[in-house]
Amino acid sequence: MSYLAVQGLSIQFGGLKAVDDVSFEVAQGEVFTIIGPNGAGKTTVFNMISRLYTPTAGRIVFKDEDITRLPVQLVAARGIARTFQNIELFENASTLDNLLVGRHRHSSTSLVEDILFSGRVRRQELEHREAVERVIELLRLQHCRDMLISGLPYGVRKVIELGRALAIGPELLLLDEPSSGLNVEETDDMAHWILDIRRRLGITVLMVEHDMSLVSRVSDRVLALNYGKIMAVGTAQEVQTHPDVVAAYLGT
Ligand SMILES: Nc1ncnc2c1ncn2[C@@H]1O[C@H](COP(=O)(O)OP(=O)(O)OP(=O)(O)O)[C@@H](O)[C@H]1O
Repeated sequence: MSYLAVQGLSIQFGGLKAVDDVSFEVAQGEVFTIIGPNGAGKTTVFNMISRLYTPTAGRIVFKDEDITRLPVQLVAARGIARTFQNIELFENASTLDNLLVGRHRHSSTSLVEDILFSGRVRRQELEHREAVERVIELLRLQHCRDMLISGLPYGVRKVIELGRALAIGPELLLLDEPSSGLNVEETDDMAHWILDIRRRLGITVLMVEHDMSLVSRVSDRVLALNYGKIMAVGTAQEVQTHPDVVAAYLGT
């Protein structure tokens, strides 16, 4: 049984085949990275796995369940969380509140239950708080726990965005360009967090990334896309030196 299997995945926007017959498998515990030039279809693959887009053809199977058409609100309940290329945090709320929002979105109690069974709700609230405090400790965010996002540097916000995805307790984490907008030192820290998350929490990571130093440092395997099609799959070294990949990046 494969952990995550993407089979013949395709999506078309008007006349454009943004992703064209893409198949790959990700093993449990692996850091698997998708690279490729701008417009290659990387984020679109993510958007299909996280169910923001429905494929035109193909299947996505996660732990033996076909999730190709799973309603988007059930994705987190299956243990899949994602971050976005552009940070999507609430600017005028604290770090703590942003992480709690990540949890509440996936809360299992309804409004009626909230009113009728306040004990259960209180227990769940406690669980949310404990989970969020664990993430704050793991990512060493204590210094900005109660600070508003709007006053925090970009590099810290990127780590909080990662924390918000972790707060829901995922087993598969989709990271869309975790290093975008970060300087060399912050990118180095991000590599550390990704490896730490995998090592300490056993989370499987599927990542889209441009920075090849980060890709080489954290990835077990790399897949290169171009014009929606797979060019190469292998180690970072193998893929980076593949003639089709070299040609695509040089624009030849
Ligand atoms: N909702 C959409 N409607 C129309 N076209 C889209 C849509 N989403 C993506 N595309 C197109 O699909 C192609 C692939 O886009 P995608 O964002 O997946 O590329 P990418 O590899 O992630 O690029 P980048 O590295 O620049 O983020 C592009 O040509 C893009 O314009």
